[in-house]
Amino acid sequence: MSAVPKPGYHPEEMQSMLYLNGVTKSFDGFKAINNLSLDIAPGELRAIIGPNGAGKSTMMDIITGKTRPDVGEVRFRDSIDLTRHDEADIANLGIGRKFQKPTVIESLTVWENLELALVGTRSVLSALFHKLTPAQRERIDEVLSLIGLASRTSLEAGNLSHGQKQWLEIGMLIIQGPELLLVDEPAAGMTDQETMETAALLKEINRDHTVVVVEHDMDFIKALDSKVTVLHEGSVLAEGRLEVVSADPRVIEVYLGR
Ligand SMILES: Nc1ncnc2c1ncn2[C@@H]1O[C@H](COP(=O)(O)OP(=O)(O)OP(=O)(O)O)[C@@H](O)[C@H]1O
Repeated sequence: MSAVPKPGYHPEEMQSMLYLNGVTKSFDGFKAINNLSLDIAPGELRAIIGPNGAGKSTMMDIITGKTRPDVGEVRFRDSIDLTRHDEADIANLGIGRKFQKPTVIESLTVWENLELALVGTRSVLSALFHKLTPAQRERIDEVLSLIGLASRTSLEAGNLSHGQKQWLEIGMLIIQGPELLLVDEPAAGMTDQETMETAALLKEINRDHTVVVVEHDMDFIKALDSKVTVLHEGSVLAEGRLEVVSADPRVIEVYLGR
């Protein structure tokens, strides 16, 4: 298939939601990403694991335009060359990134945080005085129910548990309608129960979004029940079902056996 969309192009013909080919990024001569190739299909849920320093965050930074690769292709929806776009453009193109630390506004309620994310303005005041349409209210209600916070709408976000803050932030990304959601270590600091609920939430979100999640927690990865990519020294060391990669002696040596 041609990389350039043809007239009458249909999304169901899309081959890759995200495609990295031969990507390298050095910092002071050290290759944090080394000839990395990755292909995420539309609708896929992919887990990325790997030891500290494997290049997971740098890879996410490259996809979202925070870091420019030295060489290599980074494509979204087959034809969009992400290396030619900045961070704001890439967010607008439909790639949402959830950072490890929640950045919800603690003094606003759960509802107000979602409202702010939906209306998408940088001014909190103008967002909060914006009159929502019935469709927008319905959308907020849908997301509240998805993230399990429907009974917490009027609670200030600062009073939520750590896990609930993470879910609210995921909701704030989802409400903006990204096609691809990148999630960085969502289970860090969560209780076992919250970790399992987060895996279930991402699986639910995956029903209509492509999701790439970086995580160290192996119970969480197991619960995702998805294809796993193991990164090591900036490249793919192994890829496949968790049962297969976790039996790979190279993966055991660099990661699981530690
Ligand atoms: N801006 C930078 N300047 C110099 N070195 C960097 C920079 N960013 C990352 N590195 C180095 O690149 C390597 C990969 O780092 P990266 O943070 O991408 O790994 P990671 O897999 O996300 O690790 P972790 O699991 O600890 O978050 C590390 O050795 C890191 O020190």
